[in-house]
Amino acid sequence: MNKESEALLLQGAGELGLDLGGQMPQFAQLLQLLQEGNARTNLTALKTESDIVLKHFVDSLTCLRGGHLNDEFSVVDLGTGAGFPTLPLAIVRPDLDFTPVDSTRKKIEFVLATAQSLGLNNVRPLVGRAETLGQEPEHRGQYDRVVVRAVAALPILAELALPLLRVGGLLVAQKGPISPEELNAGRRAAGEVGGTVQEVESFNLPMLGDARTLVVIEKVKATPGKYPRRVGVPGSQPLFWQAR
Ligand SMILES: C[S@@+](CC[C@H](N)C(=O)[O-])C[C@H]1O[C@@H](n2cnc3c(N)ncnc32)[C@H](O)[C@@H]1O
Repeated sequence: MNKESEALLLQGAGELGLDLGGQMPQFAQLLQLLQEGNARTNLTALKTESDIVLKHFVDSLTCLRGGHLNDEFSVVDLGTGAGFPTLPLAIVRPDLDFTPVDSTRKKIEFVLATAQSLGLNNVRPLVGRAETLGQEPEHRGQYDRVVVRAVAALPILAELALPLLRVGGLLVAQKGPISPEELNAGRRAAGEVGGTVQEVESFNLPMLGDARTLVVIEKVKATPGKYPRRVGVPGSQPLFWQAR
């Protein structure tokens, strides 16, 4: 990692109240592995060091805002892609136990290999669809937290994530700006699958200033057995929302 990117990462994390001093070698290695992985197969659209540092690393760390992950929680990262937000979070929070999930095997193989190279033994990647896992006793109702970044509209996320949570668990959805219509549909969808919107926090990404929203949904009762619906349906016929 060049000096400029290192400074960006330290400053961005610092604005989130995190001191990454001791973890910089792991972030440097993550950057290198991501760039090497990108050269072999298209893992992420972000290519420059500063983009990766700010839009993947610092952006992922913003999931820690609000303290919703402040305990030894089991955390599913739904639609982790190349490992975001899991990998940056797992570096700074070895006490959290991560299950990054993605339907694309190639991406999960990258996340697994990268977690092993970084010595992260708190990351257990899983190939699968949220719709399927959410109906399996091994995963349904088993997790304390679901984090999600850049996967789908809020009503779809509610249907995919809430079944995986135990009652009392939280979905922490990191999104860009959210329209009142999406939020309203998300509230209704959350209610349908056993949840309630607990918090909506708007903020700006450190350094870049891009608008972000952290939506926190608490699971307050068991999800009805018909949810999640079969593979593809939550996305094609979202609850209280028009697919687009
Ligand atoms: C736009 S990418 C975001 C990746 C990552 N969270 C990030 O922020 O960089 C969305 C990912 O979600 C995965 N995905 C979408 N729907 C899914 C589902 N129902 N179950 C599991 N993975 C899903 C896709 O395969 C894709 O890798």
